[in-house]
Amino acid sequence: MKGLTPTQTLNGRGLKVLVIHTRWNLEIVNSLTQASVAKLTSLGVLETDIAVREVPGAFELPFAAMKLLPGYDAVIAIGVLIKGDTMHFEYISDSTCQGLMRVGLDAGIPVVLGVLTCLTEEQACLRAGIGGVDKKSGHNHGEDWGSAAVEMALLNRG
Ligand SMILES: O=c1[nH]c(NC[C@H](O)[C@H](O)[C@H](O)CO)c([N+](=O)[O-])c(=O)[nH]1
Repeated sequence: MKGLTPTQTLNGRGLKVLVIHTRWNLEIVNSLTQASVAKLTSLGVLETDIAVREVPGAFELPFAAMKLLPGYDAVIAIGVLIKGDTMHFEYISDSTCQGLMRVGLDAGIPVVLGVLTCLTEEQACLRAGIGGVDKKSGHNHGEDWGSAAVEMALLNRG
């Protein structure tokens, strides 16, 4: 039931999309980013209209989105948070999600939440299409984020 397929045909040609990803948990982040970019191009967004930038960690995503989004029709902010032994995970997760929502609403530009907040590395791998311990590949959520970016950019254009 997850990642519901859009009802309308999405044509992303002419849209400019910014993808910002973190360097924390980079193997997982790279898989998510690649899937997002592949989905964007499959929906007609030209490769020359897709910009990919990186930041240290998830907490930096809102600031980077705010500074870099002018001129783009949508932003996809990608990061992977994995619960450790402290409360750090909880505070970063909530502040990053709240921050990204605020950036999008303040700017009037759709900011797609591409931040996995996982309790284990395996949960994150499965959601990035990377085989878990039993080699189930799972569904790469990056695909959903690419589709959401095109859909919301078109909605924003009216
Ligand atoms: O993107 C992440 N950043 C993380 N921390 C760094 C944080 O996002 C900032 O980059 C850092 O606090 C500097 O502002 C993580 N953990 O701490 O576990 C994590 O799992 N993922």
